[in-house]
Amino acid sequence: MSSTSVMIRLISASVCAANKSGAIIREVLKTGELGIVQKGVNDPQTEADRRAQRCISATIQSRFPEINLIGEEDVAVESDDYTLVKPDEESDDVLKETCPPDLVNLKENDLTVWVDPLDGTKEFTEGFPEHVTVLIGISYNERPVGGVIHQPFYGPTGRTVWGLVGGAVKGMTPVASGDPGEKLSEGGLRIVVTRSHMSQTVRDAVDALNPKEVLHVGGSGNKILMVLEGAADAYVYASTGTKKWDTCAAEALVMAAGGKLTNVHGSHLLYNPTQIMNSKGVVVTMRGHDDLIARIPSPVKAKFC
Ligand SMILES: Nc1ncnc2c1ncn2[C@@H]1O[C@H](COP(=O)(O)O)[C@@H](O)[C@H]1OP(=O)(O)O
Ligand SMILES: [Mg+2]
Ligand SMILES: [Mg+2]
Ligand SMILES: [Mg+2]
Repeated sequence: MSSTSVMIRLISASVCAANKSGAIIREVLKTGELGIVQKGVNDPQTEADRRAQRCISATIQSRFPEINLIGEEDVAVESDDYTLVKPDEESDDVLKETCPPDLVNLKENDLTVWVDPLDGTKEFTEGFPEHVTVLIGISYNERPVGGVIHQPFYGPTGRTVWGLVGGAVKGMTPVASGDPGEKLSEGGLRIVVTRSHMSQTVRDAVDALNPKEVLHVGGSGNKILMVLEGAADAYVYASTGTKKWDTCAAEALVMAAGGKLTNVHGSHLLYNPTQIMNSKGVVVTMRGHDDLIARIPSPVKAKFC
C-alpha cells in the first residue's frame, strides 16, 4: 500500500482525468459534431459532457472503488474508458506536495467526489468555449476539502488549477484575501454574474450592490475562478439552478486561498449527496463577504427561505 495519502493520490488522479477531459472537449469542438441533447429548459448536454464524464468516472472509480462519486451526467462507463488515462499515470506536481495535516488520514469511504465534466455547456454550444471548465471537487463531512479545475481553452493547451483546504492553490496565483468583516467600497464593485440564466431576482441582488461593473459570463467554475484571481470582486447568483458539482471544487480553492462561498443568507453550503441543488443561491468573495451579504435586499433573501 502506498504511503502517500488518499487525498494526494485522489487529487493526482483527478488532475490526470481533468486534463484528459480537456483534450476530449477540445477534440469534440474541433470535429463540430457536438451531439446536443436537451435535458431540460436551458440545460443542454453534448458529446463532450458525456465522454468527459465517462473518462473521469472510469479513472476515479477504478483507483478508488470505495469513493462515493456523484457526477452530473448519467452515462454508463465503457471498457475503453478505463484506458483513456493510463492506470499508472500520475501528476508529479501533485505527488510532490505535502498533504495538510487535517486531511492526511482521510479514507476513501469518508469522501464524496462531485464531478461536473463540462461546466458552461450552454456557452460551449454558443461559441464561448473559454467559459468552459472541468470540475472535480472532494467533500468530507459535507464540506469541501479539495478541488481540481481545468480550463480546456485557456491558452494553447489549457490550464489546471488545484488545491487542498489548509494548503496552497496551485496552477494560478489567487488575489490576496481580506477580512470577511471588512466594509466594501460603495459603488466600486465588479460583480460577475450569469450570462444565460438571468432573472429579475438575480438582477435585483446585483443592482442593490450598486456595482461599477457587471460582467456576464458563463459557467460556475469560470466565474468563481475570476473572483479567485481578482478579475471580479464577487460572484452573486440569487437563484436556484446550480448544483453541488458546480461549486464543490471551486469552493475548496476559494477556502484554500482565504475567501468565502455561501448562499445568499451567508450560510455554508452542505455537500450532502441527498441534497444536490444549491437551492439558496451562491455568493463568492475574497474579502468583505459579510458586508456584501448584508447589502442583498431582504425581499431577495426572502425568496430563498
Ligand atoms: N437552470 C439551470 N439548469 C441547469 N443547469 C444550470 C442552471 N443554472 C445554472 N446551471 C449550471 O450552473 C452553471 C453556471 O450557471 P450560469 O452559467 O448560468 O452562471 C451552468 O453552466 C450550468 O452548469 P452546466 O453547464 O455544467 O450544466
Ligand atoms: Mg449541465
Ligand atoms: Mg455545471
Ligand atoms: Mg456540466
